[in-house]
Amino acid sequence: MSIIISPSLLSANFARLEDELKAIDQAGAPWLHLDVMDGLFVPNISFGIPVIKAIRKVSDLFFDCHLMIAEPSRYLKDFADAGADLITVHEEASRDVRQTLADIKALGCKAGLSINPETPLSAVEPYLTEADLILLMSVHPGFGGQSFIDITFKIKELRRLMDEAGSKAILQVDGGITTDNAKAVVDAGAKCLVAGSAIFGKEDRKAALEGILAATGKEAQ
Ligand SMILES: O=C(CO)[C@H](O)[C@H](O)COP(=O)(O)O
Ligand SMILES: [Co+2]
Repeated sequence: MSIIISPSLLSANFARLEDELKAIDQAGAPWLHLDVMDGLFVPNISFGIPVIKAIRKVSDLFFDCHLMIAEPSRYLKDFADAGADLITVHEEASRDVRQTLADIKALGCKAGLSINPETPLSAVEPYLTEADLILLMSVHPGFGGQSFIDITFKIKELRRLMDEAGSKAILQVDGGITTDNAKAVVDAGAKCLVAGSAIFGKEDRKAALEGILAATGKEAQ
């Protein structure tokens, strides 16, 4: 199975976004993870629609938008218009998950569903064949650079549930991914790894990305 690494822009140098995007492109990453925080669902504010719209003009990367915002259904069209390719919402933040996933798809985007480390898999189980991606958080959402919470068992269990349901969704894991834990996460069943500080926190972004991929022992998609 090939692996997707989705570098999180949260740890990039915001004063040099275009250069950062080029570095990621040249490093061979096909995706860019965009962490949107509203200061309500999570205790931090990052960036939003105008920034995504601006960087869309200078990048062809697949925009993987992770919305950590309360009731994301209010802004789906704005994110789609700004250039999102994938919109992932949190189950904990959405009143009507099924409708929200359908609305994202109707806008022409891939639809993702995420849960926090303490949220049980039963929260995503009803949507395994409707979502294009299931995101398991391996840190408490809100900040980059946190330590990985060992959710290996949860990843394995989700992989089993997805296979059982015939789900074709991408299993993504986000938070605290490093060369030390990437293999365990992939071996447990993850297909897509988000990495922020482990890539943008390093001088050589390409070497950092290749290091994470090499640690998994898999090919890049
Ligand atoms: O969703 C997130 C935080 O809420 C980020 O995507 C995540 O933390 C990535 O950063 P790092 O790899 O530094 O943990
Ligand atoms: Co994220």
